[in-house]
Amino acid sequence: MTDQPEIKKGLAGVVVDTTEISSVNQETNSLLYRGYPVQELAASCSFEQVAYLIWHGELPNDEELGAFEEIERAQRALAPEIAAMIESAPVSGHPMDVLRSAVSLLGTYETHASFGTRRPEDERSDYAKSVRLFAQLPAIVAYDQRHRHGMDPIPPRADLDYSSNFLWMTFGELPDAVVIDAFRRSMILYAEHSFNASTFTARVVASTLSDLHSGVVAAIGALKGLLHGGANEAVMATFAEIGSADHAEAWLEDALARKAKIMGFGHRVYKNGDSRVPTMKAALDTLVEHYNRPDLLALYDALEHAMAERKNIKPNLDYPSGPAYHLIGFDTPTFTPLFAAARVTGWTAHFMEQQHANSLIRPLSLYTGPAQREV
Ligand SMILES: CC(=O)SCCNC(=O)CCNC(=O)[C@H](O)C(C)(C)COP(=O)(O)OP(=O)(O)OC[C@H]1O[C@@H](n2cnc3c(N)ncnc32)[C@H](O)[C@@H]1OP(=O)(O)O
Ligand SMILES: O=C([O-])CC(=O)C(=O)O
Repeated sequence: MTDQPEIKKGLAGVVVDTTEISSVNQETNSLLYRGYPVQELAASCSFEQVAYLIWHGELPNDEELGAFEEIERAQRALAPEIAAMIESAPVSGHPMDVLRSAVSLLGTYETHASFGTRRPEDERSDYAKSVRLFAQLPAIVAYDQRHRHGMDPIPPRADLDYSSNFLWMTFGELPDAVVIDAFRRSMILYAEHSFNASTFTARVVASTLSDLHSGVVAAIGALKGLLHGGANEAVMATFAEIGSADHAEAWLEDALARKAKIMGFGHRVYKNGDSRVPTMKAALDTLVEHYNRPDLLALYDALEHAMAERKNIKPNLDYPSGPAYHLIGFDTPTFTPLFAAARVTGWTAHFMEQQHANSLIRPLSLYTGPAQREV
């Protein structure tokens, strides 16, 4: 028998390239964006500062931040063609499908580098495209949620920061500061996570020298899946099914007997708990108090406890984010688009990093089909 290559299903444990954007360390249970611990960024930075850091490698000074905010705020409004596309999409379609289609349409209005060697000006224009997407995704998500309720869209406000404006465009009022703060933290925590499935998807697209919008469209498709970003909305579906804390244990027994995966638990990299969960759980606690929903917290705790007892598996970021977005007032199917609005920073940074030191991503496979035969 010939030697067979070792196959690492799902590329588990395989290091495929270097990156300067973030590091996920399972031993120390830490996540650093460009060297800064994410929990420290969440404690003291705006999402705009963190986005700038992810793209530029350094936090902005006051002047740089001012210039960045000016560009971002000036590009928030949706073109009528994008609004018309959202209006024309069937409401039976998932908000991630609408987001994916809207980004695809936005791509048709951008100029793309022609095929061939990339030039420095292409990198500059990819950065400009990234900032435009960052500015416009909130408007798409907010427009879509309102459209599904038959409500008129709310134009962006240039006097508000990213997080406040996102909530303003969705709800037509500014919630209490603790709500804006919890939302801001969630955006920072979701922004970047090294070679996760959707980011790797974007890098595969980048590696063929395709355009940035194609990379983001593909990444949105990868994020939608239940094993990735789709888990945050699935957490709320789980809570709705369980009903109340006293049913959590029995529900879990039944689900595990059916070999179901429990959404919001487990992680490919962190086997000892997700580094971001304590920060997001603290944000959820403030929301629970603000909205007076101890019942939701009791259910959250009961399922986490039962999962620890039965499987010793800990929550990932999607577990506290799902109920947090529910309390803020987002519709459950809108949770994953919120994740996408945050992660577009990481996707685009990786897209540009991949093209900067590119090698076509094209692994090998071991053929196990029928041996050669005659037609
Ligand atoms: C922000 C994010 O995208 S984080 C991920 C969000 N996704 C989810 O929450 C979906 C639920 N979680 C999962 O499906 C998994 O934990 C994943 C996909 C995230 C990671 O999976 P992998 O690294 O491939 O681990 P794998 O699925 O092999 O699990 C290892 C073992 O733990 C079990 N396990 C892992 N996660 C779960 C879970 N959520 N529920 C039940 N069992 C689980 C598996 O059944 C497996 O058990 P076995 O060895 O007895 O077969
Ligand atoms: O890293 C992963 O595998 C999943 C992910 O995107 C995250 O946890 O933020």
